[in-house]
Amino acid sequence: MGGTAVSAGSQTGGDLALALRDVEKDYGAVRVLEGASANFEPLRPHVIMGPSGAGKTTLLRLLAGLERPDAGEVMRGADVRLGMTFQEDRLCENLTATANIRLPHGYLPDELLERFLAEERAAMEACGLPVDARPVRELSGGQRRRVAILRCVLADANTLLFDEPLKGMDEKTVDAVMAFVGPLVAERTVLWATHDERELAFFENPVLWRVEDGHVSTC
Ligand SMILES: Nc1ncnc2c1ncn2[C@@H]1O[C@H](COP(=O)(O)OP(=O)(O)OP(=O)(O)O)[C@@H](O)[C@H]1O
Repeated sequence: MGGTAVSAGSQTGGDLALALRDVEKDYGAVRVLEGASANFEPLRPHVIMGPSGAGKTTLLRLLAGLERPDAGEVMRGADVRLGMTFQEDRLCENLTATANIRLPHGYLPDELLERFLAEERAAMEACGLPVDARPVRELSGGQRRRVAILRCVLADANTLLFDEPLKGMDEKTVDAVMAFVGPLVAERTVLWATHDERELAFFENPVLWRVEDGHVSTC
């Protein structure tokens, strides 16, 4: 592992993507993680499974810096740029799908904006999303999930955290989304929490992790 661990949520140099060392995380009286250690190798897909309530979301939130560990260290490589999808869509309800997907980019000068809009339109069509002027509050649940996924994969991020991204989508839509998303995430570090073992097949050479009884381990 490259880099030097400094403190919880610290950034380190070298080839480290994301890692935990001896992490403990409690919510009140509920101990979620206890002495959890893991090194998520960069530029690989990591599929994270485990029973409901075992701590998969908590693990992703710790790695993203959205939660702090009660003990131990969470480490991120200095060059890590994070993107994330949450179990909830977390969209701006009054904006269109395209405006939501473009959000992480902020201001883009004309030439870049034009290129991005073309890329975005192609992505939406590939995933079966209508390109129109409706605010996302008028979209279906499955359409909203796809907007959240595209916002994540089209962001300028090299490390992507997905929390049950395909939940609630029908099989045909999942196939279309993954046919588009698979190649896009192949060159990045991916952490993918799911309850569905079939999703392993979407990745080449994935590392399978299990979160259970406070620990994070490879299977
Ligand atoms: N903000 C919070 N406040 C209190 N307890 C929480 C909070 N977030 C999570 N928990 C508790 O922490 C435990 C782990 O929750 P978490 O959402 O990480 O599990 P999970 O493995 O992602 O579950 P699922 O597969 O059902 O999404 C659960 O017991 C949950 O009730």
